[in-house]
Amino acid sequence: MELDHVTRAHPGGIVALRDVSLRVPRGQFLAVTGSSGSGKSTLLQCAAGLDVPTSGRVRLAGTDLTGLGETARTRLRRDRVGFVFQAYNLLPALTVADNITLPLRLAGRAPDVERVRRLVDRVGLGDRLGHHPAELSGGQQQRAAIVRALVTDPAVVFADEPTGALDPRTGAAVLDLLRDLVTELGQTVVMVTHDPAAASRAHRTLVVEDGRITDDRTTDDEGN
Ligand SMILES: Nc1ncnc2c1ncn2[C@@H]1O[C@H](COP(=O)(O)OP(=O)(O)OP(=O)(O)O)[C@@H](O)[C@H]1O
Repeated sequence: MELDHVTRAHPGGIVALRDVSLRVPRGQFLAVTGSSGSGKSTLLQCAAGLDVPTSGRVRLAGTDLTGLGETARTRLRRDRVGFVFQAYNLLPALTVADNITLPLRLAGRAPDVERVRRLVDRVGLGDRLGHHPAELSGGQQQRAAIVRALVTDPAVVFADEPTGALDPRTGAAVLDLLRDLVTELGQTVVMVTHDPAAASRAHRTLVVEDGRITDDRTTDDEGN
């Protein structure tokens, strides 16, 4: 994922991102932090093709998003991007199994049953596939949402405050799982978070202030 001199100005004069350049190599787990209103969500949305920069370029999974229309961006998101949200966003009428495989059905792809089974077992939901989201705890729902985000083997997973609705212990367990999956699958993850404990799990942490990257730190596996 690559941002090259990205600026996003909103009508009315608010500049949410100012000339941001950033490269996230494959397999990196990046946390984006910063105070409220600093531009974190705008960065995620521009990087994920949900929002369009006023100027600059975004490359995602080998595709330059600049100049792509809404339909092409939607297709790229559907096929190459996974999302994890604070509120899980599972569909209440579907079972866990159907929620998890929904992105594949939307993309017209047959589920790789082996891969789905491995992921589900890996997150400890093997005995919950026939349940509905309301029958799961918050941590279990977020685990299901993580599997749903990974099931299409996306180029990048974008996570927006994935622990925001969880108590600290459950949130830490979900993040440890996410980090382990990142390592095992070589998955690239970009996570927006207010939570320093969440950011500390990432390989690299950016601080965004007033639309600019003001700090960029990489940590090793020991957290140094
Ligand atoms: N659609 C919009 N129209 C006008 N201004 C906007 C719009 N979206 C965001 N902004 C402004 O852009 C700035 C950055 O917003 P953004 O949501 O990216 O911040 P954030 O760091 O994610 O904040 P939070 O942590 O509170 O979610 C803010 O000043 C916000 O008010």
